[in-house]
Amino acid sequence: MYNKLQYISQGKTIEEQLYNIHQALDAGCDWIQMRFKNQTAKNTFALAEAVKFLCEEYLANFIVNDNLYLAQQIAADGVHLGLTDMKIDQARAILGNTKIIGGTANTFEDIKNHAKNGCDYIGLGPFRFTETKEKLSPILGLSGYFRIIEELKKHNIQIPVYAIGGITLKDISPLMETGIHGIAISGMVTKSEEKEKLIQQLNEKLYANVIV
Ligand SMILES: Cc1ncc(COP(=O)(O)OP(=O)(O)O)c(N)n1
Ligand SMILES: Cc1ncsc1CCOP(=O)(O)O
Ligand SMILES: [Mg+2]
Repeated sequence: MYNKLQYISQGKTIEEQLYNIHQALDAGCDWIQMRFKNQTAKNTFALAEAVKFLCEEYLANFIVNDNLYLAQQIAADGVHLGLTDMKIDQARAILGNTKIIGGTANTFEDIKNHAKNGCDYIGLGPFRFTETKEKLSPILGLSGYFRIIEELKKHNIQIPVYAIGGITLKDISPLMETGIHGIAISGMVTKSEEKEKLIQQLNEKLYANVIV
């Protein structure tokens, strides 16, 4: 089963991205999504190669945002695709069954379709407003997660769901009570001055009810 915390990278340059990703790995993040927007193919490839190398060193999962062909080219662990990116079934046909394919959802219908098309996990959001992403889908709030997870249970659809969007430490416990699997975070981890402490606190909350 997938880890419950995914870090989504930030940074306007290759150097900034690498710094942030390295810091997150050092602090204990073991799942990185490289999100590097509006860049040349050359820059994105150069960063992806460096991140792949780093993640191998830290034994972390490494997925690429948006770009399936880049994920394939550098043999990343997978890709995260949004509602306007490549379709999940097409991506599955290209990547095969060994790679992770994550899909964005804002509604129950989105999740139902993704699950049917071979998606491995869902990034469901946004939970609340965030400056990290432009053109946000409608905000779900806690009640949105409760409603959608209940609907999934009713239809017996089983797929790990990650909450995303403006999440802070105090949101984790109430979000986990909705029945989600984990969270995807960008800003809070990037901005933290005490990343190791933060990751530990996040993991304590995320794994509070896991029996080993
Ligand atoms: C885990 C996770 N969930 C959702 C998203 C958002 O993907 P998308 O809607 O394609 O938006 P961009 O990230 O591409 O701007 C995500 N990246 N990760
Ligand atoms: C990529 C993405 N998709 C929906 S919200 C979001 C950004 C999440 O970042 P943050 O944790 O900084 O709000
Ligand atoms: Mg996308």
